[in-house]
Amino acid sequence: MSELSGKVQTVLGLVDPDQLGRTMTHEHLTMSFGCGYFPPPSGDEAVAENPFQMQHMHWLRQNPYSCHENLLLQQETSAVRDELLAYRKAGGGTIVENTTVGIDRDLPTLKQHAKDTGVHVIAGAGYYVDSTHTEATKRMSVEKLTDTIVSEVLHGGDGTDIRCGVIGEIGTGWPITESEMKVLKATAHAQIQLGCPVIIHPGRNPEAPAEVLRILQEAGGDISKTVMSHLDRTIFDDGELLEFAKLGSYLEYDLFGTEMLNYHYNLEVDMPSDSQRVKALAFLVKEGYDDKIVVAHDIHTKSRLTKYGGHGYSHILNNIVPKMLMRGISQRQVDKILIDNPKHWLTFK
Ligand SMILES: CCC(=O)NCCS(=O)(=O)O
Repeated sequence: MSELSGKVQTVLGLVDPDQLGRTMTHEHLTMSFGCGYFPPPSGDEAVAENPFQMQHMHWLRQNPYSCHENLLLQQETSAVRDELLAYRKAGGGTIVENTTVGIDRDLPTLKQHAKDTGVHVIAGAGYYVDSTHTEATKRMSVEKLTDTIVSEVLHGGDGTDIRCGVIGEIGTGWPITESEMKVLKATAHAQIQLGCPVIIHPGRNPEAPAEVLRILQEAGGDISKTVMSHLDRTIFDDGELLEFAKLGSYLEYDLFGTEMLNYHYNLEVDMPSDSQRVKALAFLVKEGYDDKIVVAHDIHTKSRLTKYGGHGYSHILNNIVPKMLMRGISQRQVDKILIDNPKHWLTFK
């Protein structure tokens, strides 16, 4: 039995799970997303260079990845701190910060945010998608990757003593590359050692989530303590969703506040609206999965901050919860989604 057993590890240390309160399980407070840059539509180059003007804000929300500055969330420390204070005022308690190696994780800034705002912040260990893996990372064995991830939880990451409380978001594409496969196996091996929560970023294909779980399970991972992120942009068919839900992971709808006509990373995908996301949650609740659902916004660009007219980190608490209640999800079920399910997931075995 380790000191972690029965506890949740935040950037300020171990806390009792009952202290977490309402929790957003997939957010970013400071990161850079240059790896996600997507060229602007032809003729929009000038707008893309300086879109932070009122007349261009719709363009920016529809083309968030086509403006380099919009991908530098780490420049907005003060705005994010104000957002976290508003999140607490809205009844929020905890943020799981999913920034991992490759998208500029900044553990000291996360620790300062937790100190300044009183919001519990849980940092993520591990690696993002293949395109952000360095050559040195790609040369590492599964054993070395495992040791690195375990050390980020037990001792601290990036040369600091600030410890991670979750493995992830572990990034994978579609198809899953050899380097991502190694990281997934290392994630499972680390989870066996630590009894910790895991969260995955699946590729943008309906088959990707189940394939990731297969790899994790084959390597000994605990699917019941694993969150599959971004289901809102990955699985759309009710039958396929139920088949995936039966595998036993947590089911995360984490792009609340994102509504765009063209999803540039995969034009076959019609990004759902928040109303459609709530409808999907109501369907899963009706099918008996209310104890496996978790939610978030996955804020990872400047334009989603309230400073720029965005919805901010309090959008679910202020706007989506009333909609969930309106669509037949009971208060008890809402509390499971926001409080109980994150608590059970985040508590070390
Ligand atoms: C690091 C931010 C991130 O990966 N967000 C997910 C975007 S999407 O793949 O769901 O479009």
